[in-house]
Amino acid sequence: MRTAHRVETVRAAETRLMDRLPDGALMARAATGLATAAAELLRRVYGSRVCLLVGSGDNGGDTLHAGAALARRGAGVSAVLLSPGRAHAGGLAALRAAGGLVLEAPEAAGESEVPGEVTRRVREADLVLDGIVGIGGKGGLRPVAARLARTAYEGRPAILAVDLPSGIDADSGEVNGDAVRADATVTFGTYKPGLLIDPGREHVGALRLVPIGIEPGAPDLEALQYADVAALLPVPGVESDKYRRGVVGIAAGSTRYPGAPVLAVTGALRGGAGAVRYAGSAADAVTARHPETLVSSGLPSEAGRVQAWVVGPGLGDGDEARAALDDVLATDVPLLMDADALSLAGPDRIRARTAPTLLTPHAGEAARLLGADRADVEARRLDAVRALADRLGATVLLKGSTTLIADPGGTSPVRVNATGTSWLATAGAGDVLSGLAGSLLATGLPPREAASAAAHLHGLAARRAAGGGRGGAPITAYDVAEAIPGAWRDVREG
Ligand SMILES: NC(=O)C1=CN([C@@H]2O[C@H](COP(=O)(O)OP(=O)(O)OC[C@H]3O[C@@H](n4cnc5c(N)ncnc54)[C@H](O)[C@@H]3O)[C@@H](O)[C@H]2O)[C@@H](O)CC1
Ligand SMILES: Nc1ncnc2c1ncn2[C@@H]1O[C@H](COP(=O)(O)OP(=O)(O)O)[C@@H](O)[C@H]1O
Ligand SMILES: [K+]
Repeated sequence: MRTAHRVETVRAAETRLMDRLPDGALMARAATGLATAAAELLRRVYGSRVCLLVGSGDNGGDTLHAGAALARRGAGVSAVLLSPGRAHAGGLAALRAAGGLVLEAPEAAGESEVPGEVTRRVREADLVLDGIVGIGGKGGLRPVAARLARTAYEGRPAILAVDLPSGIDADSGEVNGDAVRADATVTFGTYKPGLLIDPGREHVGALRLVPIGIEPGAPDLEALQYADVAALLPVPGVESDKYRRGVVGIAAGSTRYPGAPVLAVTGALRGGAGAVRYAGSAADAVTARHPETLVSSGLPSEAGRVQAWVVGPGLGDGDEARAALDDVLATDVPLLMDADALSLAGPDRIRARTAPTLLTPHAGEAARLLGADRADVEARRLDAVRALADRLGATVLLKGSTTLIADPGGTSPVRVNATGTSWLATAGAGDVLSGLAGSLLATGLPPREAASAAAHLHGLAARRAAGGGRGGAPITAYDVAEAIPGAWRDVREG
């Protein structure tokens, strides 16, 4: 499990530890880890050119100490002080003692006064260390810092962010104005939520944790790794039969959207349930693709027993849609609500449910349920997913470039999905996810676990389908569904 903690929690843990350690010990640990990561990025330290962007706080202190260590190993290190009078004194002395060069580009002087020598040092560096702000940062980069970050980004240097890319909000991943775009980030003690959630996450690059000994306790955010997901995935026992494995029902589709239920069924068939029932008007399309589906065209409750229902994909908003929705809302089995079902049901009827309920909105659907703007939801996903879960009294999986899962009540950490690819932003991918998550619900997993395992497999399947590291190729939602068994095997086999 990868865990992240909010700034307040990190600071409290640091204070507890610092009380037991000599002054400067934590910063020394942080700087050592940072210098090691910088050396790996540089490959050859001796003779390399390193430029430090240094703000007024301890983040700048870490950076100056790491710069001093690199200078001692033969790098040519220059530090650009953005608040010259307030730079970390110990770090500055260490850098000077190691032969580093100190330059100034005061924020107060403004963008037009940045000395040419500073711009040249940034542009010509092999590596720029972003020590502008860390967890003490508020808001986006100020103009001088923004300009230097841009110079580095547009030039040749690799950019290594110290603790977090300056300008992103550590607690939420919100980016309010300009922020550093790093090739790599070295974070200290624990992950910060903003490193794992977009839009902040996009700025992070390769992420590495340097332990410094803090014990921050229960996390605010967590990301399941292979082993965590493997422990959740149901495996049929020797005595299993299709009913004991769980049966999932899909109430979806309309004459206008006959394809969505096919995709939901495709995901469901690969999600661990022993059988999939389909209730709705697209029975022919479903059996044409999946003859193994048990189909019916009446109301869901007349289709036979299931251990979980999925309602919504392609349901539309006609009378049949409303009747199907009313019918499944009246059942007491676990229910996954997606797409049209979310807007048709509305907040009050969702809140009124007492059986386990999982909602899978994308940002637009979440915004409608919250009465907010889509852009606000995307800028502050963590707040949005928590607020939705609390207000609707249901587990919420918020889709998008970062997928988050929250239970109501705020007692358990929000989950962030660690897999995926932007190729997944393709029509119908959400339908596959709802079938997959519904199937896992039917096997008996609670909503939070079913949602987490489904999101993980779905993202992994998309990566397998799209192929290749940084590249990849366009995929269809159906490709994602077909890649689920391979993703499942990857997870189970570690
Ligand atoms: N506290 C500790 O025990 C440790 C802290 N460490 C480092 O210390 C950092 C936190 O240090 P600080 O609390 O000094 O805070 P920061 O260094 O993150 O920044 C604080 C300073 O930046 C200014 N500032 C805030 N927002 C700004 C903005 N948008 N543009 C420009 N300046 C801005 C503030 O006025 C303040 O003076 C961590 O991120 C980490 O790098 C590490 O050394 C490990 C141990
Ligand atoms: N930029 C992105 N990067 C990664 N995954 C994404 C991105 N955009 C969307 N996704 C994922 O793709 C899927 C799209 O689902 P959804 O929006 O419901 O589409 P549809 O309604 O067409 O099925 C979700 O799993 C979502 O998390
Ligand atoms: K930083």
